[in-house]
Amino acid sequence: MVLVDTTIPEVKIIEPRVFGDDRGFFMETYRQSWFDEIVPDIQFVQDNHSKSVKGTLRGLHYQLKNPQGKLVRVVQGSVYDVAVDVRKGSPTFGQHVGVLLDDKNRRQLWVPEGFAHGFYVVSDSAEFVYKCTDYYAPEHEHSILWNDPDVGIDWPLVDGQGPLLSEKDNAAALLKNAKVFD
Ligand SMILES: Cc1cn([C@H]2C[C@H](O)[C@@H](COP(=O)(O)OP(=O)(O)O[C@H]3O[C@H](C)C(=O)[C@H](O)[C@H]3O)O2)c(=O)[nH]c1=O
Repeated sequence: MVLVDTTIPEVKIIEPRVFGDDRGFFMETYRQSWFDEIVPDIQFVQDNHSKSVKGTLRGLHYQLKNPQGKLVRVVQGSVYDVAVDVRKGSPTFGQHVGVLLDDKNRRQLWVPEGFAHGFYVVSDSAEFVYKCTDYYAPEHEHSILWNDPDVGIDWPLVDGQGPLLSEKDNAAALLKNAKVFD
């Protein structure tokens, strides 16, 4: 695999080695040793898998307690994936990384603890799988509004329509009002 830097030092794109042949393809999707150079001694404890229809936007979520680092990828379809720095003391606070993850580039994104995460589905549907460094703790979950002008994410909205959001995401906070990491 090849580790690719982004505009935020802690957020990394992982370009996999994909071995294609006349049967199809093979790729390694995770090695503990990959993270030795990113976050030594990291431990993933939960895997997630979601499927979403075109135009769905899930996010921008983070857990203030039990913060989750996430290694995310798309197994079917195409999404615009975003990580927002919500660490108050960070020089890149409020900045974001956005990257297209799909079943062609087979890229992964490493979203560290301290970041809000979300994605928007640009294909007819998308299946999204990811590893987390801590367990789901809804009582500690917070959300930032997907179109917060202070964050300024240029989501590739399809057909110029607004995204399909959960009630929770529709009611998310603006970053300036949100509880963030000290
Ligand atoms: C996240 C999660 C959810 N659930 C249950 C709770 C709800 O009954 C149902 C849907 O949950 P929610 O609407 O929060 O799912 P997403 O909107 O995909 O949430 C995720 O969205 C963005 C992309 C993230 O990065 C987070 O991993 C996560 O917040 O699954 C669980 O049982 N375990 C879990 O880890």
